[in-house]
Amino acid sequence: MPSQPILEVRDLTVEYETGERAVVAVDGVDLDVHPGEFVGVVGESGCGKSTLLFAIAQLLSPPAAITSGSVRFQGQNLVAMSEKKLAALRWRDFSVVMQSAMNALNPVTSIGTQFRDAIVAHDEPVADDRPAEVLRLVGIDPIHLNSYPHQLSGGMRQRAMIAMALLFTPDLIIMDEPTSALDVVAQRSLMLQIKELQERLGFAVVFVTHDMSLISHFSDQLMVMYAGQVVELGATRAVFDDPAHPYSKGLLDAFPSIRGPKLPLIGIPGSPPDLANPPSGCRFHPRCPVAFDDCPRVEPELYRVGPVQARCLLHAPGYTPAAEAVREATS
Ligand SMILES: Nc1ncnc2c1ncn2[C@@H]1O[C@H](COP(=O)(O)OP(=O)(O)OP(=O)(O)O)[C@@H](O)[C@H]1O
Repeated sequence: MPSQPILEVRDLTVEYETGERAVVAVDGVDLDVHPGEFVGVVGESGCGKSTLLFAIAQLLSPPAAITSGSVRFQGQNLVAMSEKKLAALRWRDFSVVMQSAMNALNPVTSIGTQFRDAIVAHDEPVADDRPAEVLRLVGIDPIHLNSYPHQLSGGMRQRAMIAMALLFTPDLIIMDEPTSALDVVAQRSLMLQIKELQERLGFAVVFVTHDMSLISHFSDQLMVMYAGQVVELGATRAVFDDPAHPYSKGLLDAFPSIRGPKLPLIGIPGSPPDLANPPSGCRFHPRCPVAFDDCPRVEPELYRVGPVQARCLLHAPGYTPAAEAVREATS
């Protein structure tokens, strides 16, 4: 994309201080998000996806803290910013939609009051009918401005949260599994709606999910995380067509393809490591079906592999014989 990124994450590291050993939940993450781009972040539970989103939005609370790196949003480093300045940017320029709207919405206040409170808190000139307008945008009758969260279905509550995130027409919306509490049909319809709004209003999205099949249809760029690190990053189509990292391949093989032939699903044996004590070398090596001698010893970097980047020694300069041996053994 030729435009300047609106979000530039550089070498971002987040640690949970847990007594004996710090848990490095996000380890040196780099990411660029361009205006209007949809970036999917995937990986198994505990890989650091939510921690990364909270760190980008500067919403971490102890024991978690950013220990290095920067998050530049529209050119300003959010990591160094005062809470007052951040509060002014949040909702207006970027907004956040978290997993459960039931926890994010105030249960004892009507939806309309919550929208008005957000407007008052930002001291922004917003048209009186903006709350009704954003509810309509997400397919909710504005009559529900008078409703309390418990009077809405799960899907409507998530939509109401998205409407609230759109109040000031932000340039970026950060979403942490906004559809995960919904049934499959509601999930799909909400995703279609998010995508349609994104294309119409032009905001960028960073979207965390476990669901590879959901993300395959909606994201432009895909970031695969494992054990706190980015293991693959590139255009979603390129990653789906030819995953460069064995973990990405494992994730793809673990989900049914919606359009492709019906093949038996293969999971990834084992589970992600304890981040207080990650494996040496490549963190995926204990579970990797194509690990070779150097994998437990050498920490891979992100290497360019055609249109994507992957953190796997098979793509490191100087490892051609090992890569060929693996290809022969697995072909
Ligand atoms: N309060 C905490 N104290 C200590 N460590 C924590 C805490 N919360 C999270 N962690 C660590 O951070 C890691 C990443 O957690 P995070 O919730 O970001 O993962 P995730 O990929 O978003 O998982 P999920 O998909 O289940 O939400 C966890 O594996 C855990 O080791």
